[in-house]
Amino acid sequence: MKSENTVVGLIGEMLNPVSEITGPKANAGLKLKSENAVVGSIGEMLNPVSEITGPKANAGLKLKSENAVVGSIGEMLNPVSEIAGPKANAGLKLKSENAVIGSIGEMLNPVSEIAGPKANAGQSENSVVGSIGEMLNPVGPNANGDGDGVRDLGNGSSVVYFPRFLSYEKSWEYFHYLDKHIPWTRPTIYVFGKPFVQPRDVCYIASKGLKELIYSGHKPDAHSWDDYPPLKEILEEVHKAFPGSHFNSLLINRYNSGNDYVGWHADDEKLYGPNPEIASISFGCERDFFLKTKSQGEVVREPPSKRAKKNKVEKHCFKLKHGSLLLMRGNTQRDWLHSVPKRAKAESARINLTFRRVMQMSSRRLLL
Ligand SMILES: O=C(O)CCC(=O)C(=O)O
Ligand SMILES: [Fe+2]
Repeated sequence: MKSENTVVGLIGEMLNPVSEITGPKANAGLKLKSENAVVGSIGEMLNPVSEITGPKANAGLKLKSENAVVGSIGEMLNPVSEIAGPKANAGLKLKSENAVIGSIGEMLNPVSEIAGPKANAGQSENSVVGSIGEMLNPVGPNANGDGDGVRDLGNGSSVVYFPRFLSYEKSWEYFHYLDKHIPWTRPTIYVFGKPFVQPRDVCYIASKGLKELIYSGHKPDAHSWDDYPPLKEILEEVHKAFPGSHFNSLLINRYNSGNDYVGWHADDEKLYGPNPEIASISFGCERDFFLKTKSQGEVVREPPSKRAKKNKVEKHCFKLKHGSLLLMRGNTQRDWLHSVPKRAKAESARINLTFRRVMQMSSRRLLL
């Protein structure tokens, strides 16, 4: 998180001192300005989806922003037992796991350097990973018809989501291990020169020799993968799922309760290169993960015709399940912000792993 995006996220965090987001009232209409553009309304930042107050009993409730209906929670929560799209695969039935296996690559229609989850993702010998049938079962996030496992956000941005990437039991093992063994810190960062305690516990793991990560005046200590074998195991599963991926660093978050959160931000630090792919695994308490388009002034490097539509803020919601994997790819960090807002009803802890790739620079080009 950094620069104007960091500012957006961190202001959101700073302005979020209450225990739950309850509605847009108090701050509606108050605008935050960045150098070039209105970044968004504080009301909006504080209330990404103000109608939603908890994970349950939302059947049929529509997610509305001022500008768009995002989708129905009822739809999103309803598992669909058959692969329904993309069109190329219409008619393909889930006869067996093998039938599914053959088609995953096509269905996920990979973009950028990371191919979609590969054919045998989920077939780990140690059965850490859930079944392909389960992984492809489009629970929730795929209900907007973008295809199984993939939500196309447009303009080269997309999100891949597998609700059951890791098995339920193994995920609890990981949760307890990480909860106990990770050297958690709650660092003070600086926003406009003012100290601000991050509203969640964090830890940074990185391969040796990488460029240091610095965000908001904070340089986290880089811990070694070697000290946390389960993290290496999970990393391996992620690499197997996305052939061609080379994640070499990891930011871990622990949200101890619904009071802990991450505000709107993009993980677009230069050290991740122009189109960072970020793989996020969740353990423990389910939390809402929101994406919204950056406002126009924040979207750069492309002619207006290709940018997200002017003044139209689009939003998406994923309910990140225990053992799930969500991958953001393409232009997602450039064009979208994401957040995990406070939730009064989230009573237990959640641990989240975000795998990233720090690009190694040579004098002439990015080393791949
Ligand atoms: O907890 C999550 O799901 C998101 C965390 C995140 O966005 C981050 O660490 O950059
Ligand atoms: Fe992030």
